[in-house]
Amino acid sequence: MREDGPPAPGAIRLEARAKLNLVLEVVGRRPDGYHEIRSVIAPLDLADTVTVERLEEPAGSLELEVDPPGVVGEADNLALRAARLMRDAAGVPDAGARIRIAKRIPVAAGLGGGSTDAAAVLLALNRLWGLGWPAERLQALGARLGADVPACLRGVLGETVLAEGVGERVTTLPPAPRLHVVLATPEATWPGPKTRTVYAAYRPPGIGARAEQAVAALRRGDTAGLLAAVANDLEPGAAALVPAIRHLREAFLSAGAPVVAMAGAGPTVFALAPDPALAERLAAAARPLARAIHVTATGDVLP
Ligand SMILES: C[C@@](CO)(OP(=O)(O)O)[C@H](O)COP(=O)(O)OP(=O)(O)OC[C@H]1O[C@@H](n2ccc(N)nc2=O)[C@H](O)[C@@H]1O
Ligand SMILES: Nc1ncnc2c1ncn2[C@@H]1O[C@H](COP(=O)(O)OP(=O)(O)O)[C@@H](O)[C@H]1O
Repeated sequence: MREDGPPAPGAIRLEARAKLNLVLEVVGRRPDGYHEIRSVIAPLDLADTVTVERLEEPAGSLELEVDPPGVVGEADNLALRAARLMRDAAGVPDAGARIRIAKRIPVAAGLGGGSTDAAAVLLALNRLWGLGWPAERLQALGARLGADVPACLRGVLGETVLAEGVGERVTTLPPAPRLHVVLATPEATWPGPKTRTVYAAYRPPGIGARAEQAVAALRRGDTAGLLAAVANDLEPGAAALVPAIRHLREAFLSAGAPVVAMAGAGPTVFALAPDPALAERLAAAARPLARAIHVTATGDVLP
């Protein structure tokens, strides 16, 4: 599902890929309340399409259009905030842009939709405005918008990463193998702002040194070892707040899923499947319990 036809001459189009935290391990807490994590994050085929083009008049204007309209606010959109930040940081107050986002990643689902749109905007404006900044500099800027923007930026480039610190410190890993992924996103009502509430609900002891296990498995090309490491420290706390998370886990397991975990801060629950036929059966089992189902895959290049 890509935007129809090529972008207009001079426009830049990028696939803002959703991210999947294959492992999310909480390792500590900072004095400011943020949690320190170790997370192995792979890009998914599921993506929003972000197109940017020059806007000359009036000087310095930044416009955003999201399709379909109304799925996310445009005024406080992370993509627009990324563009403003970039224009100010680069000292080009007269540079303008029109940004279009074809939205496919479910919103507030734990799949990093806003962060990956912001990351794609940084990468695209860097080219549109001829800034020539290295990815590391874009990542540092992106970290000011959200802890997982740097990891999403690497994901747009097709990279699997280890994210450390509060998520902003990223190291490139060997690409995750191609895994079929079923994403089931339930309706959810949280007692406060989702990500903050879910982090606050975390209680030790957690899943242990799974990130290290996953990194070692990736480095030796051991898919079974990687699958054995998949887990998310935020899942038990989130499932206590939103029981649909537990129901989806149970539905996937009963339908024969070998690996199930929650995505990011939820509420999406994902299952990994060795073959597309099983993925379709898992999707069917989860459908009655979810507001959105996507069958997608991990990978360094888009098909
Ligand atoms: C959980 C993760 C996993 O990749 O993704 P999502 O599921 O939200 O997409 C990320 O850590 C989400 O990072 P991000 O969405 O950028 O978080 P931010 O907006 O920076 O933070 C929102 C709030 O979550 C809490 N927070 C965030 C990150 C972190 N490492 N520790 C925290 O305690 C803080 O209370 C913060 O005020
Ligand atoms: N471009 C965007 N796409 C999605 N959500 C956005 C965007 N810009 C801002 N947001 C806001 O960010 C919040 C988190 O959404 P999102 O990034 O999709 O999920 P998550 O943090 O669960 O991965 C939502 O409240 C949404 O309104």
